[in-house]
Amino acid sequence: MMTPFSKMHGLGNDFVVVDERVERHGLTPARIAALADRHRGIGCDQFVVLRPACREGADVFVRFFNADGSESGACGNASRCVADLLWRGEGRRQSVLQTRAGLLPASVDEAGLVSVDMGVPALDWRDVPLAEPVDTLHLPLPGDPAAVSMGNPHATFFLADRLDLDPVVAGPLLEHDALFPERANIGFAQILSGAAMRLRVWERGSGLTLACGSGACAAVVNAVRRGLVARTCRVEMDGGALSITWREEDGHVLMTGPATTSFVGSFDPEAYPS
Ligand SMILES: N[C@H](CCC[C@H](N)C(=O)O)C(=O)O
Repeated sequence: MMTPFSKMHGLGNDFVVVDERVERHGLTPARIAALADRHRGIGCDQFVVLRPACREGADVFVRFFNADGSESGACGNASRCVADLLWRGEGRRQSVLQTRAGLLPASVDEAGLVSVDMGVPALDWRDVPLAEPVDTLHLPLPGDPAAVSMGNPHATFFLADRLDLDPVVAGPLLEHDALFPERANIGFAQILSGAAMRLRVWERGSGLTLACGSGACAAVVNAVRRGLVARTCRVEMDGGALSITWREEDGHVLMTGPATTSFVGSFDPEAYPS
Protein backbone atom coordinates (compact mmCIF):
# COMPACT_ATOMS: atom_id res chain seq x y z
CA MET A 1 0.00 0.00 0.00
CA MET A 2 1.45 3.34 -1.03
CA THR A 3 1.27 6.26 1.40
CA PRO A 4 0.59 9.71 -0.08
CA PHE A 5 2.56 12.68 1.24
CA SER A 6 2.98 16.39 0.64
CA LYS A 7 6.47 17.86 0.53
CA MET A 8 6.25 21.38 1.94
CA HIS A 9 8.48 24.08 3.35
CA GLY A 10 8.35 27.28 5.34
CA LEU A 11 11.30 29.47 4.30
CA GLY A 12 13.27 26.39 3.29
CA ASN A 13 12.65 24.51 6.56
CA ASP A 14 11.22 21.43 4.84
CA PHE A 15 8.66 18.82 5.78
CA VAL A 16 7.09 15.57 4.68
CA VAL A 17 3.42 15.72 5.70
CA VAL A 18 1.42 12.49 5.99
CA ASP A 19 -2.32 12.50 6.69
CA GLU A 20 -3.30 9.76 9.14
CA ARG A 21 -6.76 11.14 9.89
CA VAL A 22 -8.44 8.27 8.08
CA GLU A 23 -5.92 5.45 8.33
CA ARG A 24 -2.52 4.76 9.88
CA HIS A 25 0.53 4.15 7.70
CA GLY A 26 2.84 2.19 10.01
CA LEU A 27 5.06 5.17 10.82
CA THR A 28 7.54 4.38 13.59
CA PRO A 29 10.38 6.67 14.77
CA ALA A 30 12.91 4.48 12.92
CA ARG A 31 10.87 4.58 9.71
CA ILE A 32 10.41 8.33 10.01
CA ALA A 33 14.19 8.78 10.40
CA ALA A 34 14.75 6.59 7.31
CA LEU A 35 12.22 8.60 5.27
CA ALA A 36 13.80 11.88 6.45
CA ASP A 37 17.20 10.76 5.15
CA ARG A 38 18.14 13.02 2.22
CA HIS A 39 20.06 10.30 0.39
CA ARG A 40 18.09 7.14 1.05
CA GLY A 41 14.61 8.54 1.77
CA ILE A 42 12.51 11.52 0.73
CA GLY A 43 14.48 13.97 2.88
CA CYS A 44 13.18 16.60 5.28
CA ASP A 45 14.03 18.57 8.42
CA GLN A 46 10.77 17.51 10.11
CA PHE A 47 8.20 14.80 9.49
CA VAL A 48 4.62 15.87 10.20
CA VAL A 49 1.77 13.48 10.93
CA LEU A 50 -1.88 14.59 10.93
CA ARG A 51 -4.28 12.72 13.18
CA PRO A 52 -7.95 13.29 14.09
CA ALA A 53 -8.33 16.06 16.68
CA CYS A 54 -9.41 14.91 20.13
CA ARG A 55 -9.85 18.32 21.79
CA GLU A 56 -12.98 20.45 21.58
CA GLY A 57 -12.57 23.22 19.00
CA ALA A 58 -9.54 21.70 17.24
CA ASP A 59 -9.58 20.81 13.53
CA VAL A 60 -6.63 18.43 13.45
CA PHE A 61 -4.06 16.91 15.80
CA VAL A 62 -0.55 17.55 14.52
CA ARG A 63 2.56 15.61 15.56
CA PHE A 64 6.06 16.83 14.67
CA PHE A 65 9.09 14.55 14.37
CA ASN A 66 12.70 15.55 13.80
CA ALA A 67 14.93 14.01 11.14
CA ASP A 68 16.38 11.68 13.80
CA GLY A 69 12.88 10.34 14.62
CA SER A 70 12.53 12.19 17.97
CA GLU A 71 9.27 14.01 18.62
CA SER A 72 8.94 17.76 19.23
CA GLY A 73 6.06 19.54 20.94
CA ALA A 74 6.14 22.46 18.52
CA CYS A 75 7.23 23.45 15.03
CA GLY A 76 6.30 26.92 13.83
CA ASN A 77 7.11 26.56 10.14
CA ALA A 78 5.29 23.21 9.88
CA SER A 79 2.28 24.67 11.71
CA ARG A 80 1.96 27.29 8.97
CA CYS A 81 2.23 24.54 6.34
CA VAL A 82 -0.56 22.51 7.98
CA ALA A 83 -2.78 25.61 8.16
CA ASP A 84 -2.06 26.17 4.45
CA LEU A 85 -3.02 22.54 3.67
CA LEU A 86 -6.32 22.94 5.54
CA TRP A 87 -7.00 26.15 3.61
CA ARG A 88 -6.19 24.83 0.16
CA GLY A 89 -7.47 21.30 0.73
CA GLU A 90 -10.55 21.93 2.83
CA GLY A 91 -11.32 25.63 2.38
CA ARG A 92 -10.68 26.61 6.01
CA ARG A 93 -9.11 30.06 6.12
CA GLN A 94 -9.15 29.85 9.93
CA SER A 95 -8.20 26.65 11.70
CA VAL A 96 -7.15 25.41 15.11
CA LEU A 97 -4.22 23.01 15.33
CA GLN A 98 -4.06 20.68 18.30
CA THR A 99 -0.42 20.05 19.24
CA ARG A 100 1.42 18.73 22.28
CA ALA A 101 2.09 22.42 23.05
CA GLY A 102 -1.65 23.20 23.10
CA LEU A 103 -4.25 24.54 20.69
CA LEU A 104 -2.78 26.89 18.07
CA PRO A 105 -5.25 29.10 16.14
CA ALA A 106 -4.08 29.78 12.57
CA SER A 107 -5.30 31.89 9.67
CA VAL A 108 -4.42 32.45 6.03
CA ASP A 109 -4.70 36.01 4.65
CA GLU A 110 -5.70 37.15 1.14
CA ALA A 111 -2.08 37.12 0.01
CA GLY A 112 -1.60 33.55 1.25
CA LEU A 113 0.54 34.50 4.25
CA VAL A 114 -0.13 32.29 7.25
CA SER A 115 -0.31 33.47 10.88
CA VAL A 116 -0.16 31.07 13.80
CA ASP A 117 -0.78 31.94 17.44
CA MET A 118 2.11 30.02 19.02
CA GLY A 119 0.74 30.50 22.53
CA VAL A 120 2.37 31.81 25.69
CA PRO A 121 6.12 31.19 26.11
CA ALA A 122 7.14 29.35 29.29
CA LEU A 123 9.93 31.17 31.13
CA ASP A 124 10.38 28.98 34.21
CA TRP A 125 13.48 26.71 34.24
CA ARG A 126 11.28 23.65 34.91
CA ASP A 127 9.25 24.27 31.78
CA VAL A 128 12.16 24.66 29.31
CA PRO A 129 13.22 22.20 30.80
CA LEU A 130 16.60 22.90 32.40
CA ALA A 131 18.48 20.51 34.68
CA GLU A 132 18.76 22.93 37.63
CA PRO A 133 17.03 26.01 39.04
CA VAL A 134 18.66 28.91 37.20
CA ASP A 135 17.53 32.25 35.78
CA THR A 136 16.36 31.47 32.23
CA LEU A 137 17.32 34.99 31.14
CA HIS A 138 21.02 34.31 31.87
CA LEU A 139 21.99 30.66 31.60
CA PRO A 140 25.23 29.64 33.32
CA LEU A 141 26.95 28.92 29.98
CA PRO A 142 29.72 30.77 28.12
CA GLY A 143 28.17 33.38 25.82
CA ASP A 144 25.31 34.17 28.25
CA PRO A 145 22.35 32.65 26.35
CA ALA A 146 18.70 32.97 27.43
CA ALA A 147 16.23 30.06 27.45
CA VAL A 148 12.51 29.74 26.83
CA SER A 149 10.01 27.04 25.88
CA MET A 150 7.71 27.63 22.92
CA GLY A 151 6.32 24.15 23.50
CA ASN A 152 9.87 23.00 22.72
CA PRO A 153 13.15 24.00 24.37
CA HIS A 154 15.18 26.91 22.98
CA ALA A 155 18.31 28.76 24.00
CA THR A 156 19.25 32.00 22.22
CA PHE A 157 22.76 33.48 22.01
CA PHE A 158 23.09 37.16 21.16
CA LEU A 159 26.15 37.40 19.00
CA ALA A 160 26.81 41.10 19.42
CA ASP A 161 28.48 39.98 22.63
CA ARG A 162 30.14 36.96 21.13
CA LEU A 163 30.94 36.86 17.44
CA ASP A 164 33.02 33.70 17.51
CA LEU A 165 30.21 31.11 17.84
CA ASP A 166 29.78 29.04 14.68
CA PRO A 167 26.35 27.28 14.72
CA VAL A 168 27.72 24.13 13.10
CA VAL A 169 30.51 23.80 15.67
CA ALA A 170 28.79 25.15 18.79
CA GLY A 171 25.24 23.94 17.95
CA PRO A 172 25.68 20.19 18.44
CA LEU A 173 27.72 20.66 21.63
CA LEU A 174 25.13 23.00 23.14
CA GLU A 175 22.18 20.87 21.97
CA HIS A 176 23.58 18.09 24.16
CA ASP A 177 24.74 20.23 27.11
CA ALA A 178 23.86 18.70 30.50
CA LEU A 179 21.84 21.84 31.32
CA PHE A 180 19.22 20.62 28.78
CA PRO A 181 17.85 17.24 29.91
CA GLU A 182 15.64 17.03 26.77
CA ARG A 183 18.32 18.65 24.58
CA ALA A 184 17.55 22.07 23.07
CA ASN A 185 17.28 24.07 19.88
CA ILE A 186 20.12 26.59 19.78
CA GLY A 187 19.60 30.02 18.22
CA PHE A 188 22.36 32.45 17.20
CA ALA A 189 20.93 35.95 16.88
CA GLN A 190 22.38 39.27 15.83
CA ILE A 191 20.35 42.36 16.62
CA LEU A 192 20.11 44.58 13.52
CA SER A 193 17.85 47.31 14.95
CA GLY A 194 15.10 47.72 17.53
CA ALA A 195 12.77 45.86 15.17
CA ALA A 196 14.94 43.39 13.24
CA MET A 197 17.39 40.58 13.88
CA ARG A 198 19.40 37.96 11.97
CA LEU A 199 18.97 34.42 13.24
CA ARG A 200 20.42 30.99 12.55
CA VAL A 201 19.16 27.95 14.45
CA TRP A 202 20.84 24.65 15.15
CA GLU A 203 17.78 22.43 15.65
CA ARG A 204 17.55 19.61 18.12
CA GLY A 205 17.34 16.35 16.19
CA SER A 206 17.68 17.96 12.76
CA GLY A 207 20.79 20.17 12.69
CA LEU A 208 21.21 23.56 11.00
CA THR A 209 18.03 24.50 9.10
CA LEU A 210 17.29 27.40 6.75
CA ALA A 211 14.63 28.71 9.15
CA CYS A 212 13.03 27.81 12.48
CA GLY A 213 9.64 29.28 13.35
CA SER A 214 9.58 28.42 17.04
CA GLY A 215 13.25 29.49 17.20
CA ALA A 216 12.31 32.88 15.75
CA CYS A 217 9.55 33.24 18.37
CA ALA A 218 11.99 32.22 21.12
CA ALA A 219 14.65 34.67 19.89
CA VAL A 220 12.18 37.58 19.89
CA VAL A 221 10.84 36.67 23.35
CA ASN A 222 14.39 36.48 24.72
CA ALA A 223 15.45 39.70 22.97
CA VAL A 224 12.41 41.54 24.35
CA ARG A 225 13.19 40.22 27.85
CA ARG A 226 16.73 41.58 27.45
CA GLY A 227 15.40 44.96 26.26
CA LEU A 228 17.02 44.55 22.82
CA VAL A 229 14.00 44.78 20.47
CA ALA A 230 10.38 45.92 20.42
CA ARG A 231 7.55 43.39 20.81
CA THR A 232 7.12 43.24 17.04
CA CYS A 233 10.29 42.18 15.28
CA ARG A 234 11.35 40.92 11.85
CA VAL A 235 13.49 37.81 12.03
CA GLU A 236 15.76 37.28 9.02
CA MET A 237 16.95 33.73 8.61
CA ASP A 238 18.96 32.05 5.83
CA GLY A 239 15.71 30.98 4.10
CA GLY A 240 13.81 34.27 4.52
CA ALA A 241 12.02 36.41 7.09
CA LEU A 242 9.22 35.95 9.60
CA SER A 243 7.30 38.64 11.41
CA ILE A 244 6.96 37.90 15.13
CA THR A 245 4.84 39.76 17.68
CA TRP A 246 4.89 39.01 21.41
CA ARG A 247 1.49 40.46 22.27
CA GLU A 248 1.39 42.65 25.35
CA GLU A 249 -2.28 42.03 26.29
CA ASP A 250 -2.21 38.27 26.74
CA GLY A 251 1.44 37.25 26.29
CA HIS A 252 0.75 35.17 23.17
CA VAL A 253 3.36 35.02 20.41
CA LEU A 254 2.11 35.50 16.84
CA MET A 255 4.16 34.29 13.89
CA THR A 256 3.45 35.29 10.28
CA GLY A 257 5.14 34.02 7.13
CA PRO A 258 4.76 31.93 3.98
CA ALA A 259 4.00 28.21 3.52
CA THR A 260 4.78 26.42 0.27
CA THR A 261 4.03 23.03 -1.28
CA SER A 262 6.97 21.76 -3.35
CA PHE A 263 5.39 18.54 -4.64
CA VAL A 264 3.18 15.60 -3.69
CA GLY A 265 4.07 11.95 -4.02
CA SER A 266 3.77 8.54 -2.43
CA PHE A 267 6.08 6.01 -0.79
CA ASP A 268 5.93 2.39 0.29
CA PRO A 269 6.40 2.29 4.09
CA GLU A 270 7.42 -1.39 3.88
CA ALA A 271 10.47 -0.37 1.86
CA TYR A 272 11.88 1.38 4.94
CA PRO A 273 13.15 -0.20 8.19
CA SER A 274 10.58 0.00 10.99
N1 LIG B 1 11.62 23.77 12.53
C1 LIG B 1 10.72 23.93 13.63
C2 LIG B 1 11.23 23.55 14.96
C3 LIG B 1 11.42 22.09 15.12
C4 LIG B 1 11.78 21.85 16.54
C5 LIG B 1 12.57 20.67 16.77
N2 LIG B 1 13.87 20.68 16.15
C6 LIG B 1 12.63 20.34 18.26
O1 LIG B 1 12.17 21.10 19.12
O2 LIG B 1 13.14 19.27 18.55
C7 LIG B 1 10.09 25.29 13.67
O3 LIG B 1 9.90 25.88 12.61
O4 LIG B 1 9.68 25.74 14.74
